[in-house]
Amino acid sequence: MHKRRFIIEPGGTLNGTLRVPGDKSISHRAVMLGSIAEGRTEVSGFLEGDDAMATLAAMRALGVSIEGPQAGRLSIDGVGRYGLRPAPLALDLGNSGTSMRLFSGLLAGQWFGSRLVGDASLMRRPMRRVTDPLGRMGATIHTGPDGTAPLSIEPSTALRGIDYVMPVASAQVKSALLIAGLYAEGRTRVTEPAVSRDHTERMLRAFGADVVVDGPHVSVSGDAPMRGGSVVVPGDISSAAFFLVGASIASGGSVTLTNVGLNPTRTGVIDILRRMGARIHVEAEETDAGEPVGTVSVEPAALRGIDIPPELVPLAIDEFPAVFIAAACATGETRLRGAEELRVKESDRIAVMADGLAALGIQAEPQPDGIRIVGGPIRGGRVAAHGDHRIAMAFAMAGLAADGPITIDGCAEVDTSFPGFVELAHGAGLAICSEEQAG
Ligand SMILES: O=C(O)C1=C[C@@H](OP(=O)(O)O)[C@@H](O)[C@H](O)C1
Ligand SMILES: C=C(OP(=O)(O)O)C(=O)O
Repeated sequence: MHKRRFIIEPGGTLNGTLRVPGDKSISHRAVMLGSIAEGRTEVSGFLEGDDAMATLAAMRALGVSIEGPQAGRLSIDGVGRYGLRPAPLALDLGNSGTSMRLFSGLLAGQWFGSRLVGDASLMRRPMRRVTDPLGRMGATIHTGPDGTAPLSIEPSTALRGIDYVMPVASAQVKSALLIAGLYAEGRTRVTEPAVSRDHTERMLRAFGADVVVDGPHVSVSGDAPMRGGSVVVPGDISSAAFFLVGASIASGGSVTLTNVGLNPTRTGVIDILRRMGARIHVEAEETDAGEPVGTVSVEPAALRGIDIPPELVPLAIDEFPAVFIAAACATGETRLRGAEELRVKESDRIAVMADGLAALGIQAEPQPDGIRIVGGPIRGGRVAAHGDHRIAMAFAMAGLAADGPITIDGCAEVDTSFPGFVELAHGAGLAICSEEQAG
C-alpha cells in the first residue's frame, strides 16, 4: 500500500456550495440487496470509494452481473436469493467492516462455502459479534483464534430464525442477522439496545421483503419475494460532518452542503454540534420514499464544551473524530461516555485521537469508553492517522483553527469513504496538500 500524508497550512477558511459523495452505508446495501433481489436494480449516487467498491467486486466474484459505476450509476442484474455462485477465491473486503459483517450474514445462508479476508486493519476487528449469533441460527463460521478474520463460512444446510437481543448497538450486526434471516426458516427477530442506522430495514421494505419494525425490535422472514428497483443514494452525512466542523471552527466563511442524507438515525452529529453552539441550518426536502435528504448550511460559531448525551452515541458513531476537533476548539470541557465501540473501528479512535490532540497541545484524557477534552488553542504539529480515513480528515479540519502547519501521516485510506476529499476541501479554501510518500 502506498503512503500518503496531508499538510495543512494555517489561515484557511471554508466557503461555497459543496456536494459530498454518496452514502457509504447505503451504497453497500444497494449492491448487496440489489444482487439478491429479483430483476434489475438501478442505483444512482453510488459512492465510488474503496469500501463500497470492495462490496461490488465481491458481488461480481459471486457471479452477479453489475454494470458501472459510471458517474455514480450502477445497473445490477439481481440473481434472486438463491442465484449466487461460489467465488473462485477468497473475497478481499479491504478496509471495510461493513462489507465483512454484512457478507457474513449473506453468505451464511448459501449452499456453498466462502472465505473472507481484508487488510491489516480489518483483520484485527472483532467478528464474533456476528459469527456467534449466526452460529445460533445454524451457520458454521470459523474465525481466527482471536475471533478475527479470515472467516471461513461453511455451506449452509439450513438456517433457522432466532430471537436475538444484541449486546451492542450495531447496525452491522443487526443487518447481518436480518440478511441471514432472509434465508432462515421462521422469523428472525433482533432487539437493539439503542437506535442504530436503519438503512437495511428501509431498503428491504422498499424491495418488498417481509420486515416488521416494532420499537427496538426488527424482524424479517424470507417468505416474501424481493424485487429490485431504483435506489437513489444521498450524500454521506458522515463525509459532510468534516465540513460541518470545519466551517464551525474557521475564522470566517460559510458552507452550504447540498443533497445530504438526513435519515434521523444518522443526524446525531448535527444535534451534538448544535448543543455546542454551532450555527447549522437544515432544510429538508420532500422525499416520497427511501431516505430523507436536504441542504445543510453552516457558519462559524463560538463553540462550548458539553456532556454528550449517551443516546446520541450510535447516531453519530462515525463522526466522533470530527466532533473531537470541535471539542478542542470549544470553550470548556467536552465529555463522551458509552462509546467503547470507537476502540474497534479502523483504528482505536479514542487512543489515536487523544494522541493526536495532545500533539497539537490539547488536553485530552482517554477513558475506556470515551474521552474528556478541554478546549484550547490548537498548535501546529505532527499527528498520525494510523491509516484511519476519519482520523485523517478530522485532523485536516483542525488546520482551520491551528496557529502553525499540521502534518498528518497515514492518510492513504481516505479514499475508502471520501474520494476527492482533498480536492473538495482545497477548492473550498482549506490550505491542504497531499503528498505521496515512498515505502
Ligand atoms: O451498518 C453500517 O453501514 C455501519 C455501521 C456502524 O458500525 P457498527 O455497526 O459496528 O456500529 C458504522 O460505524 C459503520 O461505519 C457503518
Ligand atoms: C467504521 C467505519 O466503517 P466500517 O466499519 O465499514 O469499516 C467508518 O466508516 O467509520
